[in-house]
Amino acid sequence: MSDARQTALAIDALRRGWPVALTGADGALALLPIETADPVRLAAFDPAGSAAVLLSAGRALTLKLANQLAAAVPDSPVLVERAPWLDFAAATALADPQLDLQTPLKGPFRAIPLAETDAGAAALRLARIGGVLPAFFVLPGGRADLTLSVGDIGAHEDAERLAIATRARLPVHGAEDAEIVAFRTPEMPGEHIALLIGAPNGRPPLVRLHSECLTGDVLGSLKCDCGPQLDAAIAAIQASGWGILLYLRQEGRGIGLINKLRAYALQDQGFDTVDANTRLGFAVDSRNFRVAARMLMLLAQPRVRLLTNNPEKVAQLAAAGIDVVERVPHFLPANPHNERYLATKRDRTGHQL
Ligand SMILES: Nc1nc2c(ncn2[C@@H]2O[C@H](COP(=O)(O)OP(=O)(O)OP(=O)(O)O)[C@@H](O)[C@H]2O)c(=O)[nH]1
Ligand SMILES: [Zn+2]
Repeated sequence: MSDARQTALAIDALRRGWPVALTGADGALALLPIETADPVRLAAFDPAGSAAVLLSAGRALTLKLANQLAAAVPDSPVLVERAPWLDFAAATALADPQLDLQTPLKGPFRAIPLAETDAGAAALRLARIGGVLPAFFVLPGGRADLTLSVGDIGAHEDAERLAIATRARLPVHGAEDAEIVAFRTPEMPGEHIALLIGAPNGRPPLVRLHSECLTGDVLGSLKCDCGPQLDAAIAAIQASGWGILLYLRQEGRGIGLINKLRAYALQDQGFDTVDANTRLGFAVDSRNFRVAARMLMLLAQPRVRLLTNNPEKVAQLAAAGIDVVERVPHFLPANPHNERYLATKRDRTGHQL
């Protein structure tokens, strides 16, 4: 039986720098998150000084530890052997790529085989959900005050547990005849929103899946195209007669605000949006659009016209049982600050611009 509550407790622990133990199909690991821990906690967690460091393959590639890796999938787990010089400060430098260009790394470091791959992969996933850097001190065996299983994390992210919580009329700029519908699961803190615009007219609705972008949606950031895309989506849906804007709480393509801002700091150093995610140790895109499919099903709209340049959204909705009868391009003009970002989306993440 998986217990989604354990994952909420584990996320809380990670953010406070407390250890957790994670059990997977091939063994258990005790984990201390490097970003939020400190040397005193490390000494308590690992009195013998034997804990290895768990990183993602993407981060290990950046650190030139890739030679020992079988799989170079960016978000797969890699273990770095404990060496006398791998103290808390050195581990922080392994965890956080923002200092790579300023601080020469100590070393040498060596990647070693990880027996508990299931728990290791789940640990990286847990870090992403919790919004912390995907890097841990690890001990085999899984002893800690708080324990959870890999299945608990799946239950925490289960889109099928999403339900409508409430709905109300909400006139918005550009669409006065609109209704807001709020969704939530018992587990995930972010509430997803649907904005229903206009009245059903027998045709499949024009639907936009908008992933949360605090910097673009609220602050008017020019680094991306999210703000203008949001406004233009509402205008396009209004003009089409009827449709639905899904506002999905997938900040930073699913890595959260803080990690997205770390990716921005790496972009300030010259890396593009794809390489910045990889250097941080995350997949290029961690979003899962099953949640959007579930929302459309709850709204009784299994056939849609989809406003997007991203073929992955079409594919994932289709895989989740939504009939995407048409893809409608959603391209906004570039500005000098987001030109490179848009070019990277076109050239490296398959956006059809
Ligand atoms: N990690 C990361 N996330 C970003 C970055 N810039 C924007 N985002 C996030 O990316 C999401 C928007 O995704 P986009 O790739 O711009 O567009 P899309 O939704 O995939 O595709 P379209 O439907 O064609 O617009 C939002 O969650 C933003 O917060 C970045 O540099 N790094
Ligand atoms: Zn944005």
